[in-house]
Amino acid sequence: MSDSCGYAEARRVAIFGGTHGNEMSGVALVSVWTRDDREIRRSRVRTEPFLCNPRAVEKCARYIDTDLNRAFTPENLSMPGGEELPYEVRRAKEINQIFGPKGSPDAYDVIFDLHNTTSNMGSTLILESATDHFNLQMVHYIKKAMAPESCMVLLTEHPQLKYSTTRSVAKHPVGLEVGPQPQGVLRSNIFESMRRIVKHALDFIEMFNGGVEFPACRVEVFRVHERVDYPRDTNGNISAMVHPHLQDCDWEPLNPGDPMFQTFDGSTIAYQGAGPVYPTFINEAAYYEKHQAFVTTFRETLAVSAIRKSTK
Ligand SMILES: CC(=O)N[C@@H](CC(=O)O)C(=O)O
Ligand SMILES: [Zn+2]
Repeated sequence: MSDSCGYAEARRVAIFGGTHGNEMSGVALVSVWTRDDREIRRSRVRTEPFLCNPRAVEKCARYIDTDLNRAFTPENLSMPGGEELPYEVRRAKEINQIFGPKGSPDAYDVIFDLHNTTSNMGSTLILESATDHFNLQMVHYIKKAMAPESCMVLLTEHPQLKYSTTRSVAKHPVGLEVGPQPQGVLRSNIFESMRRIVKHALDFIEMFNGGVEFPACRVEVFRVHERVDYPRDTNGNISAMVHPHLQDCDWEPLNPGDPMFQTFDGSTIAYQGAGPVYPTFINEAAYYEKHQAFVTTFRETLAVSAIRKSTK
């Protein structure tokens, strides 16, 4: 059999929590694993828990000066350092030094970045590339291991909408987004789902490093299509809310003519696209400042190559 892709062993892995200081599952898990790492230890992998934005965690805020999960741009990372830089830009440069440099052979193999959402997305894995077959095989493994609980895959690869994440310093970046959970709140069910995903992910890497070959497969993903803002008045203030028929319906098809927003005087604004889309991040609290009510996606099935450990 040919057609299988070789990937280097993934020996250096990091688990990031507190990239956003008010998303509590990742903050709590990193703190648990920093005190006792037996649960995340595997014989063929070195896994480091890491708190990304300790000042934001202390304030229980998303960020201090600017969103850390947008800060890993080439411009920021190559900027000469200095006290006058926004806190998160300084922090991005530090994280890039420890776990990167981004895009270099020295970068960590895999970074899991733990996030929570106020949206009803359930467990979601976020990938940034449709051609990283190592990551696609890993999410296929995790989805099977999590069943019957669902685990969706959001693909953020997009010419305009992709953003420069904290995890992007790794060769294989993986976002975990679990909700619904309010900001600043811990919910045990959300915490446990996140913990299970990390466990399965580390088991996959351990097996891969041990020489297990993973056969070709197919994986369902939701590819980011568009950001949709709230309707606004002439002063730029929000003039409508997510419609009750759309609220909490992440990953369900939104068809042309379906209700999308409800104005303060009770009228309905319908979706007017050409065909069905799959909205997600519906009414995410952190996205009001980003002028985003939800993101639309298209559902696709990706063909994933067989993978095996490359022998160099
Ligand atoms: C709610 C939230 O923070 N979501 C993350 C998604 C991601 O990590 O790609 C963000 O916007 O940075
Ligand atoms: Zn987040």
